[in-house]
Amino acid sequence: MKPKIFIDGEHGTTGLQIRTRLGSRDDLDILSIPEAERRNKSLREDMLKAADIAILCLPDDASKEAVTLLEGTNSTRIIDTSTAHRVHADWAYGFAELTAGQRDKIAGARLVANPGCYPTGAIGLIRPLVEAGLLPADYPVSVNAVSGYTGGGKQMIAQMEDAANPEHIAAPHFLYGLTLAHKHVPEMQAHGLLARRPIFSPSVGRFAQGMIVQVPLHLSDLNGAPLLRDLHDALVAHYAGQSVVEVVPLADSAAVARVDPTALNDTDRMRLYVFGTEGKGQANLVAVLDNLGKGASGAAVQNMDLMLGRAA
Ligand SMILES: NC(=O)C1=CN([C@@H]2O[C@H](COP(=O)(O)OP(=O)(O)OC[C@H]3O[C@@H](n4cnc5c(N)ncnc54)[C@H](OP(=O)(O)O)[C@@H]3O)[C@@H](O)[C@H]2O)C=CC1
Ligand SMILES: CC(=O)N[C@@H](CCC(=O)OP(=O)(O)O)C(=O)O
Repeated sequence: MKPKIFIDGEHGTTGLQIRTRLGSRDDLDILSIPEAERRNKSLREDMLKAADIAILCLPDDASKEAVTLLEGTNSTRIIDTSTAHRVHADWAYGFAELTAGQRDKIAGARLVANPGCYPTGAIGLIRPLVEAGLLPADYPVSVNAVSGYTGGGKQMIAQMEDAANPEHIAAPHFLYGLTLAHKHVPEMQAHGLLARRPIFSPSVGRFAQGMIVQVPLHLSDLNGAPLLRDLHDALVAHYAGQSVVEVVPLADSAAVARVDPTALNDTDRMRLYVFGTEGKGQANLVAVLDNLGKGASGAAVQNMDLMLGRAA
């Protein structure tokens, strides 16, 4: 029998992208409800309970409610794309390349929290260096980022694209999260293994999809005052043997003049760079990803496949 998959929130930005990715799969039985019924709680409850895996593509509160609806039924496995459970001890963090054993942890889990798009870039850069003993856990990490506006879901898409929207945003690029209390900070700190709360400064540009996440570092404040190539070697070693996260060779990075946030759009991959000039004592670590790919829907499908024992 084919596994039954229900995408709760299938008509939203993340849900639609998952539907598209699963559209050509004949190894799954996709349970669906019509768009007009998307908020029909009893219909959703029936689907949630009938599914082998429910993928929640809902705001945090609605995700928590869906989990509550499934309480007491241990048969439905859950992938939650919201922020609600990403630092919860009972949930496996759905970043397969996070650390040794994470893939197996996801594969065996009933509850999987899909990472946020920004944290995927930040943790993808930070965690390998902490594990390698190069980045001290108490280093004052800063994370600067720019996202395409689909990262803000249907509401921000309407604000950016519709000039008649009462909350229209006309700016070509804007900073937000100015209180330094963005909901992604706890996730970056916990899964980045950081003792100090990182400073996270996100921004949005007038492009639909794509993302750049930057982590600048002073090398003299790292353990052993490493060179750029030591940071690069640690990233290469961490991501050896998998095909989703690519570490750009140092010589290639040295020849890059501009980084395009849309470079990996419509893929489920992430690209990491180590920038700087050897001997100058500074590095800028950079991640490029599609906020809707490895940053959300691509990761959700990767996690679903791991849970079904179907991932490469
Ligand atoms: N967009 C992105 O890049 C990323 C998003 N995420 C996360 O994914 C989740 C979904 O985000 P996104 O797809 O962007 O959001 P959207 O607003 O685009 O879609 C959310 C969907 O959920 C529906 N919905 C909202 N409340 C309820 C409810 N109470 N019951 C049933 N359905 C409901 C919405 O319906 P309606 O149209 O009626 O509001 C909409 O169809 C969020 O938790 C977000 O934080 C994670 C990583 C990246
Ligand atoms: C551009 C934009 O608004 N981005 C969203 C985060 C997108 C994302 O990663 O989703 P989660 O909220 O599920 O983590 C924000 O900053 O709130």
